[in-house]
Amino acid sequence: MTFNIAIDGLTTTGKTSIGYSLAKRLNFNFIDSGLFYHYLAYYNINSTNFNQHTYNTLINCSNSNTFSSLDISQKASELSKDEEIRSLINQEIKKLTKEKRFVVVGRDITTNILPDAEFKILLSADFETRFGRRVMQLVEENPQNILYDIITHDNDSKSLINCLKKINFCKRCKKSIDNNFDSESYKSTTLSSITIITEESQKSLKNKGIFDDVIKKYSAKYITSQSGTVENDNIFWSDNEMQMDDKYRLLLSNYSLTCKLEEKYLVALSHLTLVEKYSIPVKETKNAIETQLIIQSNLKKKYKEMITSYEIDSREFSLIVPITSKKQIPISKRINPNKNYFDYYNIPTGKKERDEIYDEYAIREIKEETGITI
Ligand SMILES: Nc1ncnc2c1ncn2[C@@H]1O[C@H](COP(=O)(O)OP(=O)(O)OP(=O)(O)O)[C@@H](O)[C@H]1O
Ligand SMILES: Nc1ccn([C@@H]2O[C@H](COP(=O)(O)O)[C@@H](O)[C@H]2O)c(=O)n1
Repeated sequence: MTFNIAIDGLTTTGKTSIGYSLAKRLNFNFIDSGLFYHYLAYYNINSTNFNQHTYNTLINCSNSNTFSSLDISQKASELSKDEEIRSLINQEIKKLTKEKRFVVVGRDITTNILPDAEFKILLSADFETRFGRRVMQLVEENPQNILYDIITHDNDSKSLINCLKKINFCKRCKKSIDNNFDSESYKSTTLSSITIITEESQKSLKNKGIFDDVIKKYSAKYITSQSGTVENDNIFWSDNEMQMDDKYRLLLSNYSLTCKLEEKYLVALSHLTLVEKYSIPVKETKNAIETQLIIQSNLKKKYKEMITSYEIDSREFSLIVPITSKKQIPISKRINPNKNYFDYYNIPTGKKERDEIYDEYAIREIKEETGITI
């Protein structure tokens, strides 16, 4: 049975994030219509041949990292003004969504592309929130260019804004959902969308049953999300899952990632000062970046400590058997109560310092552990 959910809203209101996670949870297909424009822009900018295979994989895809830089975004906006391209993409979306269940997001979806969608959501968020999100998302880009990009996109969406102003909004969209900064995360907005969709859909006999299993599955999670569970994206590992060398490599790569992120956030922070000149409120964005800076700096410190301790632990360890001219083997007693084998006797043992040659190492250990100078 066809059942489409159309999600509309200005740029950076969270259409893609919310739409994608909604589709995953409902087991619907997903289309980010903007991705088609980004994709065409990518091939246009890079002057490469159109790749039908990649084009086909845009369905059910939300990860547009390759196509998400600002120059691609600007080009996408330019291409979207070409009526022929728009018409081709819109026809494609209409055709695809005739058969299965889809969540489709993008400009004009609720009004022009899928006016008959069974369920419509309009997402909203204020300008500063949207600007802040984009700065965080494209942290290496200059916020002044981001500002320009958002204004261009909002300009593209004038017809949507006018259309929504003119008509009775509730007739067009079942609910308007505020996806502002103060909402916990887009995940909780997704879950509240599900609740609204399931409640509304159950009222209509036509759709009854479609969401039954979704309600069962997600109602418990919704409550968890509301009470403030935060998911952490940090990578952790356990000793038994990984060889020591892999662990060391991962530590080094995590450390260098945190250094790079810290640098990016610092640059973004200094760029924001320029944007403030336009009287754009950037306090929230600055706070968010400052929080990220603290997180990255703590992570950097943690990784550094772990690397140092790994390097100390993984130093070469040897037993040394010194034999005196009288054919005696000196032994020592372990006197540190906090170490293993306290009160036992042993021959000199220990870890080689990284810059020591073997002779120096043996001489040092024998001196430290038996008092004999060689
Ligand atoms: N409630 C939220 N809280 C924090 N960040 C959010 C929230 N919703 C979305 N975001 C973040 O905002 C950024 C933009 O979101 P997204 O790409 O989903 O918006 P969009 O409406 O699809 O934008 P566009 O129309 O330009 O494609 C992403 O980095 C996303 O993770
Ligand atoms: N249905 C759509 C979706 C997007 N556009 C325009 O394409 C550009 C890129 O889209 P994003 O919102 O994903 O960045 C942008 O200018 C959109 O307005 C469109 O015309 N129709």
